[in-house]
Amino acid sequence: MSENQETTPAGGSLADRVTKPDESKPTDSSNVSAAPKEDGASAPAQGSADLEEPDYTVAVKLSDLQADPNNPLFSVKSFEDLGLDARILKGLSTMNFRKPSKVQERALPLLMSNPPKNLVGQSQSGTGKTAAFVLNILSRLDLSTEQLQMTPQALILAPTRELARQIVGVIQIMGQFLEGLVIGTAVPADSNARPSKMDCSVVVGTPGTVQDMIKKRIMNPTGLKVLVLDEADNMLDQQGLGDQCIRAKAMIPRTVQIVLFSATFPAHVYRYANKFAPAANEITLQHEELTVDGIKQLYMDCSTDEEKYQNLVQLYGLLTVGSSIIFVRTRASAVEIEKRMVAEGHTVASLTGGVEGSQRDAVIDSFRSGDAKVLITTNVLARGIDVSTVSLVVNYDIPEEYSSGQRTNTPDYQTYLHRIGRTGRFGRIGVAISFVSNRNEWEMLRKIQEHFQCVIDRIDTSDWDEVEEMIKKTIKNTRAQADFVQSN
Ligand SMILES: Nc1ncnc2c1ncn2[C@@H]1O[C@H](COP(=O)(O)OP(=O)(O)OP(=O)(O)O)[C@@H](O)[C@H]1O
Repeated sequence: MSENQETTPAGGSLADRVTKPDESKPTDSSNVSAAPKEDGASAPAQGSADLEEPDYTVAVKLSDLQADPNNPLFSVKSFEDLGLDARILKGLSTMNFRKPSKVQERALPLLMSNPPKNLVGQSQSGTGKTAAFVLNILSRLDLSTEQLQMTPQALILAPTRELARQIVGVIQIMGQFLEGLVIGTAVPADSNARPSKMDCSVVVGTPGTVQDMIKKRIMNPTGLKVLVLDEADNMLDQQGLGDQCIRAKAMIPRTVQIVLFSATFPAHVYRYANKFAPAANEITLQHEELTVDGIKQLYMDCSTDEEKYQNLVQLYGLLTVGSSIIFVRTRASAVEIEKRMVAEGHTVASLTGGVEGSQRDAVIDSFRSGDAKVLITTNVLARGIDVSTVSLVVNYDIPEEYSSGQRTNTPDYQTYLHRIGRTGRFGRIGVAISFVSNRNEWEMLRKIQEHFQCVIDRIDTSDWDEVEEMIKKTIKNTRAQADFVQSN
């Protein structure tokens, strides 16, 4: 089983209800580990103005980016032009979403037209795909009676519990002025917890749990109108997850609108995606458009595994300038690095698929809130996670393809892109550093550069003060963004 598959038994759930327009918090928070705070899984978010720089600089910068036709954040239209309900527009305005991004501007008319058509949508990491599918769902919900409010009309499937919970957070905020909106989270429960019934209008969950809930009649699928697969290439490509998605789809009405979104659609999955979502409208990216300009990609030579660790410790001061995610290959090494760093007096946390759900929830929540600033993890968090303060991503191990459980020395290009995409979100600047400690890793890094036609610069570690200054400058220098965007 790969790291980003479900590892705990299916069955947990929680439903949050948006009852009154002025209630921004869920009324049933029994299973919600923290009140919404910031970023995706959370509340009255600052949208993209929640950057570290002063507000006015950010607003100018974002509007500059949104006015550049070559930028993925560009749009000519406003949210009002897209024909959204006034209550939804009000939700967007509390999130400080001023203009749609390119994918939102293009996808929403296709998604919202009637009769509903399927969509396969691709756009770079951090460009607002979540809002695109959530706005379509909110626009299609009929909340006119109590019964409609309590029967699922839309189902969103995501590969991990963290991403599912994050999407719930986005719907809560975006839909906060829709009276009667109830959102259910269908993620694996802790072993001693009992699942509650999915009496809600939107269900967000992981495929295995949702399938299980339908089978056990905890969730009624007969009223579903929209099915979304977020990180669709990953969902359809993976053994296990793919089968679960197919089975879940077989259990719901054939008439549903099927919506697939991801930043990546490798050719073989793309062909399959078209079968899963027949006759779909398509929004795709050219190969050379995949990388995000605001993410500065670097690498560090390390002569041994031990030197990787020492370099990470050296970087610690920088890791805590903003928040950072360190990606490692296995659960065991995540835990080991965490233990070692903590023993040496550093404050770090780890999150892997190997621990129970509630513990995972507590870790990701403290990372979102900024209580934990350095998170060591596996591919389980490579996709979708949106924490705007992440300014540094470290590939402690280069992501690698597996075949029959064996390493192949072939880079996992998609995962590389998704991992580095945890930073540099919606116009922000970020830095991604890959550690290279042997010939295989060096070769994989070379292939990654070739594949994405990008330059990954070497960091000279002979002078750590200089390393620090250079990285800090990249992260903090507000001019860097404009320069970098222009030079690319
Ligand atoms: N129109 C907008 N204006 C301002 N901020 C926005 C807008 N749309 C989305 N955002 C913000 O941009 C960030 C990234 O959005 P989102 O998580 O949906 O990206 P994504 O395209 O799904 O990325 P990934 O491929 O990594 O999953 C979020 O913090 C979101 O709140």
